[in-house]
Amino acid sequence: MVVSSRAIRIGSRKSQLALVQTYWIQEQLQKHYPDRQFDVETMSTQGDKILDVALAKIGDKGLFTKELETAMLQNQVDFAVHSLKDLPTNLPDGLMLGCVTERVNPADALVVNEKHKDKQLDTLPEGSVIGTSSLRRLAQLRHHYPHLTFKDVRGNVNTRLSKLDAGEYDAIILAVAGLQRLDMSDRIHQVIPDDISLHAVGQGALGIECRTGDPEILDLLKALEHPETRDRCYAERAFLRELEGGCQVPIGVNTKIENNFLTLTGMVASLDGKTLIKDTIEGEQDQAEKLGQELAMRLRDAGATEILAAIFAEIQR
Ligand SMILES: NCc1[nH]cc(CCC(=O)O)c1CC(=O)O
Repeated sequence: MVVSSRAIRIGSRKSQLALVQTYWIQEQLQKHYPDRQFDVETMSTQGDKILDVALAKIGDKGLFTKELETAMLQNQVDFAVHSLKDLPTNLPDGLMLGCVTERVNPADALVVNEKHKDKQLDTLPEGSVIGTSSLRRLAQLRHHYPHLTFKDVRGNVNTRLSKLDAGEYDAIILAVAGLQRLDMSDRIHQVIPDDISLHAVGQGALGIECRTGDPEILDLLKALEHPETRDRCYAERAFLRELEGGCQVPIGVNTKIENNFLTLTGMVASLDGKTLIKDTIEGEQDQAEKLGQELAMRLRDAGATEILAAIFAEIQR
């Protein structure tokens, strides 16, 4: 008698974007391991349920990951697929980042209301209302475009686009990656250049979280790992880990790898966009995390500690 191996259970949020990403991972794994069975189990997370409070004020880490993590620790699912940028840099005991997949374009995009279809960020009129719930996007855009107005926008990508089309905003900022994965690239009006706005840590990559004590799963997942993306994201995550202090903060990055050399640019900004500290570090690719930590310390010495303390005090009020 043949003893069949166990089916692998993949955990996912229920949003359309999360499902597209999870089914893509399922398909890739199925191609690598045609004899194994991969099932998808969906669940709602806190982040999907609390829609009326600004993200920055909720403050809790792992808003989009906690329910999935509990399911993994209780052995109800074997791993969870996340947008890497939504995965906290410190994971609960017993869980780890088991795989980072190849990154798509990590930049942000400007999406405009129909009435501004002939405009770019540079030409939007004074007082235009820009929707974003990310402090990183807010601070950097305020820094470069102080004449624009910013307003929080929550909900999944589809909800945000509906609010834009209904005229609640003149434009909104969304990740290029999310729009591409949802097959809505036609909504990308302008890809925001990185000298205007650095992207979020891990943006554009998928991160797979799994149990530390499960070598069988870890081994399966390694088939989907993209080493260059992994090292870039390890550097970015080490940078963020060294800087964050229990709340969402305006931190942006950019990375590249050439000839085994990794270049990491990082920035921390005040909420009003008036102070913006930015620096770049370069070193061996296999020292990714060390480079991230070192750049974070440089920015702290250059004033990032004060900026972060002020933001923390502001958000606590
Ligand atoms: N904050 C929500 C979120 N998490 C991941 C993405 C898509 C981009 C990605 O996969 O990095 C988005 C939407 C957005 O920022 O526009």
